[in-house]
Amino acid sequence: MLFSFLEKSAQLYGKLHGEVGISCDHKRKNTGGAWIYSSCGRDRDSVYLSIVLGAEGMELTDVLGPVLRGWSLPLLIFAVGYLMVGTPHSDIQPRGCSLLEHDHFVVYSKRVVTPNGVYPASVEVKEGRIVSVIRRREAPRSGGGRVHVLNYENAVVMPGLIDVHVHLNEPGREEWEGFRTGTMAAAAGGITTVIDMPLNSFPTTTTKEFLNLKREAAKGSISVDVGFWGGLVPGNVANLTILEELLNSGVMGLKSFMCPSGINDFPMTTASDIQAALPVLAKYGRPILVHAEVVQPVEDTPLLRNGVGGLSDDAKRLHSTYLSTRPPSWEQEAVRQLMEVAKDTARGGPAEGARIHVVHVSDAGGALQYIKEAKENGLEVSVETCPHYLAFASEEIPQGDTRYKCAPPIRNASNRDKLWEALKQGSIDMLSSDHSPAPPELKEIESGDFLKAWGGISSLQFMLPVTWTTGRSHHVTVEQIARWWSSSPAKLANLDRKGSIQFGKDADLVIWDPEQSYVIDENYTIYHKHKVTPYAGWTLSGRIITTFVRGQQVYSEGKFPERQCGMRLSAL
Ligand SMILES: NC(=O)NC(NC(N)=O)C(=O)[O-]
Ligand SMILES: [Zn+2]
Ligand SMILES: [Zn+2]
Repeated sequence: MLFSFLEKSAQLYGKLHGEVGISCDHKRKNTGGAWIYSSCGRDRDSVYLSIVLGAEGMELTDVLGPVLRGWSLPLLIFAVGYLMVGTPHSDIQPRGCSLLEHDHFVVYSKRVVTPNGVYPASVEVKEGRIVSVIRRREAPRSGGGRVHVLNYENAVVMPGLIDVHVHLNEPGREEWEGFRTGTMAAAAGGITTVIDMPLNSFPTTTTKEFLNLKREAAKGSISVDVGFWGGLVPGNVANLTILEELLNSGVMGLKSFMCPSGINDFPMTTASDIQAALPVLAKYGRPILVHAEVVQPVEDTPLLRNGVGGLSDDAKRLHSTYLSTRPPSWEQEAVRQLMEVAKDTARGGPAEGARIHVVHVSDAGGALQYIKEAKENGLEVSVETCPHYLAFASEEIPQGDTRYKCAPPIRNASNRDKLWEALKQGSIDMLSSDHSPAPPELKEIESGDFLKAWGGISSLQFMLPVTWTTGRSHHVTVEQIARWWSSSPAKLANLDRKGSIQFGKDADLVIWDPEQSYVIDENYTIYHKHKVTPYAGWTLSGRIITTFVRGQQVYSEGKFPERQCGMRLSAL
């Protein structure tokens, strides 16, 4: 108990003083009724709660007397606070939830990615939280009553990825994906939090009751933490009470489509529907995510002239035929309308406190330009793109290969390069998977018909290695990856406890080896429900070694714990 409060006090002191964290190494020696406690401290620059001597039955003030270097007052305050609210803990994880039995341990590596840079450090984890991050050239020693140390040497230790755009499709379309398989794939890919989209489950998450069905379906079957976006549809825009109930039930924000979604019970909304919902979102401080495409006249093409019936089978098997049905002008017009509406989010505007987030941007031209200008004008807007827009080019998509079909479509190589530039310059804020799988029959794998196939790419498990593999030729760093995949998404979803390796945050970590490569072939285990993915056959760099969610080791070298103990997150 005394150990714990001294330690907590030291850590809180560190936090207040902007330290990366303070570690405490327990050394308790019982010498016939007397005891010795040492030492909380930081490497190198000397802040140490050095040695406290005591005897059984000693008063608190006697104990704090010998504390060195001006720590006494803050320590006393925090110690008293701790004694009032703190609880003793054991060093054992809840059974079956983790591959590691300890719940107090240190992760060490030469490459820890923190908000202050990448450096050799030990990250101390206790009861699911990061309690210290200490720069040190060598790993601390383990054993002999000391805290358990996991030394990952040269591997990269990074905050777990937060994927804000995942269609898990349960309940109702479990045959497409599911909480169990989807979150196993996430854990195996170093993703520690996913936010589930309100479609393509059945029912879609558009009311409080439907959210409860989702939460029930996820119970006990998620390997990582899962939050939920609610759906904004004309039905709940027309009845703001339903919308408020949904927000009051803990959805992280809302999602809507400005074009048909492909799912009947998720009808599209207009820019004015979105505008009507913004003040409600502002009240709750939550974002609206928008699939920004509006149906626009397309150029004169054989498809337009003759209809689908007039096309040859070969033409239907061309990605270029599909591409011509969804030109960049669809994205541009939608974003233009949205950025008009986003003016309400300005300071003093009717929706100050809300945020408009454009999902999966594909057009690197006009659509991004509108978003850039809106940001320059101080509006609360952000945008994501997905690795498939950065990895593939439309002209390279093989005939009949509908695994690449998604909306908006993958565009040409020059557009892809511009997306990379925008991401690196910061005009694109973050990445997401838009994992939207469907059974092979719906993907029309046999016929290869791009016009009939389901639009959606299956890729959740590969997000980190794909970003790294494709990013290398663009000189991407692990710090950029941590920003695009962890800290920016955490901000979007208001996940204050997640998204970085820092004192007090959830111990959500991915440990991976950027130098190792492997092939996605039949020997490689894919945990998605369906193995159909455009990354099949790729050689990927970056092997995920292990993943921790709130200090629980949920994946290690192909193994998972007996139980799936991910938490269902709530915005409340
Ligand atoms: N209903 C969907 O899952 N649609 C998804 N489909 C894609 N991206 O092709 C999406 O996010 O728009
Ligand atoms: Zn979409
Ligand atoms: Zn989607």
